[in-house]
Amino acid sequence: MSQIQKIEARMKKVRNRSILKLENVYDTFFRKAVYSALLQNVPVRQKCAKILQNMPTVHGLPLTNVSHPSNIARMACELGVLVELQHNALNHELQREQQYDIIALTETVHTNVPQLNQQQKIAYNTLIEAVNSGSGGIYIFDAPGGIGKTFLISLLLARIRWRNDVALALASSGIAATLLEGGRTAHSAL
Ligand SMILES: Nc1ncnc2c1ncn2[C@@H]1O[C@H](COP(=O)(O)OP(=O)(O)OP(=O)(O)O)[C@@H](O)[C@H]1O
Repeated sequence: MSQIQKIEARMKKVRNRSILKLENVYDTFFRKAVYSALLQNVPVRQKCAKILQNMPTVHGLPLTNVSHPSNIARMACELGVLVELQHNALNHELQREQQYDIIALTETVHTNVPQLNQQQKIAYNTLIEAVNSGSGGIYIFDAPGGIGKTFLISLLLARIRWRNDVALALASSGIAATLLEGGRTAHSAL
């Protein structure tokens, strides 16, 4: 289970606990608090506590009538901390994917693009066009062993990463993942 999956599982557990489950109004409230904290770059815990202080009633009902406020604050903090963890984990992932040596990538692209054979060139141009235009899509390279798929994929990764964009290299086995720069198994990354 990846770090994000673990955090999501814990968040689900917290959200399923009675107060949050029964009181949808709190769920909405917590989500708002969490998002506004993240947007304003304020610690989520602090934001939840502040909003709770300034919000003694929810839909006209004093918090104490519905459930104990300290309990709600505790749940808000717990949820807030988990969202923060998730946020940090995503930031960490993003940083990890943007730490490649741009100069080395540029050299790889300049050296290897002219070496592409005709079919590799067609595949390369098609993929880069799809990335640049944002049209996306699913593309499958199917060719016999030793024909140059890994060579082409490595070049595509370098071409996307050299401008600090994110290209994830995921494989179904650890051995296959080691063939690509920054390669990981899909089950560990996602
Ligand atoms: N256009 C090219 N110019 C120079 N060398 C190339 C080119 N294409 C492939 N190669 C080289 O050919 C060899 C085989 O290529 P590669 O490993 O990419 O094939 P593959 O299709 O991924 O093979 P497999 O399916 O067995 O993994 C590698 O040494 C690679 O560097």
